[in-house]
Amino acid sequence: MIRSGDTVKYGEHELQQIKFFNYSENNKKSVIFIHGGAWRDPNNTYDDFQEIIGNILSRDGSRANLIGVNYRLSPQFKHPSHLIDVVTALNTLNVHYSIDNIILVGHSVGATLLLQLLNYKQIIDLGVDKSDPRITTNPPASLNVSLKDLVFVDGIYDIVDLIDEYPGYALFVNEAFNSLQHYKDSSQLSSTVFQQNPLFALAGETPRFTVVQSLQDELLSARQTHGFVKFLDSLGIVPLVFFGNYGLHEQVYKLDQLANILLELLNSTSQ
Ligand SMILES: N[C@@H](CC(=O)c1ccccc1NC=O)C(=O)O
Repeated sequence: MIRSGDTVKYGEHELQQIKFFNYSENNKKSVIFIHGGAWRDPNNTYDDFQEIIGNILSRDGSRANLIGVNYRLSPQFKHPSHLIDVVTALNTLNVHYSIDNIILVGHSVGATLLLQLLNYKQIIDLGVDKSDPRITTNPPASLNVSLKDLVFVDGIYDIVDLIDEYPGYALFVNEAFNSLQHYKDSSQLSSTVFQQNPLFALAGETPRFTVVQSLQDELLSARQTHGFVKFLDSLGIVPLVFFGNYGLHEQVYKLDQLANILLELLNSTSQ
């Protein structure tokens, strides 16, 4: 029996862990948070969302499950290990805890992982380097959750363009990926594989897209988000877009403005 505050493991590694900040089997909706940290920073964990979760709970958000997911980090583990972990965690939540009707929130590379989720099979298959023992080669069978809402917060969506804007970021990109081709093929925005028909491969109806970008983010300008919105537009997807003074890169996921957006989504999703 899961109680609020409990953590469960979805794999052998210590970071393959899920935290139930708030949980009741009567809750119909779930908000699941995926942290950032450039695929490598151990200071970024599901506890990044402690503040915003407290905020949501203090404003009648307790009717929703509020869950955080940790995942294995680079350089020990390379792409697509992070994505395999997120898919495995979501499947664990669905199969063992009947979690469905999900609002998924990703910050920074957590937003990268949300986008990759939409074509996770192809991206895992393209990314698995059979010769690299650090990459687990047992990709999950299928992603059997219904994603109602995807909330992208100050995300990275096109790593090729990121390096063009911030050459110094190659330092952490090269810890998570083996080559240019490896990170080129990790995103629908930069891979030629998806150019033809980057249709999202998830079963069921297309989730609602919400894209948030702080104009005070000192690590990522709005260029990534503009490119992402343009890409969605090219697919006929019109996201809810929020540009505003939402604080620095490591503040945006703590602030009231994001809590307000999530509460709006919670109150508007169908049962
Ligand atoms: N604290 C991270 C840096 C980081 O998280 C980051 C830096 C620039 C742009 C995006 C970042 N994070 C994305 O998840 C590190 O030390 O690698």
